[in-house]
Amino acid sequence: MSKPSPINPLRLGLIGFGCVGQGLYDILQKLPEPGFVVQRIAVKNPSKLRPLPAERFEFHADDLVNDPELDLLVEVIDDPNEAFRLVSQALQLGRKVATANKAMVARHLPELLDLQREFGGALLYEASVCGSIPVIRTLDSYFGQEPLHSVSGIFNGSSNYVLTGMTTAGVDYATVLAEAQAQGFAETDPSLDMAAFDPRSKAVILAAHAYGVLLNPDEVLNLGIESISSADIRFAAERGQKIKVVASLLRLPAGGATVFVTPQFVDADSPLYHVEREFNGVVVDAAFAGQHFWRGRGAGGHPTGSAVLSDLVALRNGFRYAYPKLTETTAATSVAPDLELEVYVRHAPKELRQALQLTDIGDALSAPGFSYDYVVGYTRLSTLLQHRDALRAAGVFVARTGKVRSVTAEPKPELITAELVAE
Ligand SMILES: NC(=O)c1ccc[n+]([C@@H]2O[C@H](COP(=O)([O-])OP(=O)(O)OC[C@H]3O[C@@H](n4cnc5c(N)ncnc54)[C@H](O)[C@@H]3O)[C@@H](O)[C@H]2O)c1
Ligand SMILES: N[C@@H](CCO)C(=O)O
Repeated sequence: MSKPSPINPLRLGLIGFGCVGQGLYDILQKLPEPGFVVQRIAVKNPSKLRPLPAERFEFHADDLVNDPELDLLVEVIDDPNEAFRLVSQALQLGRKVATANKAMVARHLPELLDLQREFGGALLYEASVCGSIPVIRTLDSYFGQEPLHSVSGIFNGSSNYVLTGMTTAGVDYATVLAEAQAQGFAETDPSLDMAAFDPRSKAVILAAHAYGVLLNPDEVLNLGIESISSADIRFAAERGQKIKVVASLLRLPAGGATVFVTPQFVDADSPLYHVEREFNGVVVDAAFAGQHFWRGRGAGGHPTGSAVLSDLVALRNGFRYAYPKLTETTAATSVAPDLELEVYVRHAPKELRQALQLTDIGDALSAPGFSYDYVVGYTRLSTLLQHRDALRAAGVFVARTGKVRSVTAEPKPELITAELVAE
């Protein structure tokens, strides 16, 4: 790779020219000496109106992957399967690639690691998690040796935007979701955001860097806000709380780590309480450094383009992730052991409520003919995972209170950890 200078910048192949691709392109035009030039741009739809002359675009991404004149590739398309095909092909050619595609990275990380080891290429994906918050490189490099008690936060801008609109302005769900889509925050299929598949992918990626575990996303609990109602938001407000979609990565006292993503009641003294709109927030509780909190824009063309740019600079400098906590033992870990979570469950049909086997019921409202009914109690993480699809299909809203404890037969098991956000 030639040394960059204003007259000899590195040549980029840009695959995808949607929200993120255009955001990156615009940033590069605005920088006085970007050190990069967008040499070729591959798009999919020939008839789409675009803000650059038609001759700037071509339609076969493979041509960019195979072009040895390009120094770096940027993959920012919205199709994870095609993204994996293109990125793995590029890595087989030993190319250096930056991607924003968290669904692709989360599902294929083991193969992507193998391809880099075998062919010497490099893949960076800072833009795939929490937009412009530099969380991956910080966990991988700065906290590479330090044990982390927990990493938790708001990892999805669209659902947080919807919650802010419903909570602070009383806007209805559909209207505020349409706003998030219009601003380019949401995925092409917005149910990936609203049902928390997107933050689940991000949590799986962070688990590799924070704990050295390679998780199958399907084994990680994700519950979203598709069924949230103003009654749930009022329930939280009456207790001085807000509902946020919180991803939790926890190191367990018995060893190993576990990950889950669900709505959660968040107290006013939590840093996450104040994270609004498309902003994301990450709370890290490190063994020696203590608590860190980062807040920044989690979605949008410029914030995400900024994260891609930082990857391009890192690739130019020869940086690659070290995965310092990943060993043969940790890589084989799956989500376990089980935990008990205290949850608020609204509007569950009788069979599902029974299936959750709630214990230590703390609060409940149920009256014949009354449309609002809820119950608060403990259930197992594994039970929620088992019934996740049924809960979603039945329109049941589930939120964690933040209390988590080990599974035990005792009626009052020892509280092993109250998550930071619930303190
Ligand atoms: N929008 C955000 O705020 C944001 C933030 C972080 C990460 N991401 C991720 O970045 C990626 C792109 O997101 P986006 O918001 O820019 O999506 P987008 O829908 O705005 O743009 C994606 C573009 O890729 C094009 N495309 C699809 N297949 C293609 C192919 N084979 N070759 C060339 N072009 C192809 C589509 O036609 C579309 O124009 C996704 O993986 C997304 O999850 C988005
Ligand atoms: N759809 C994602 C984009 C950023 O990853 C979000 O709303 O957070």
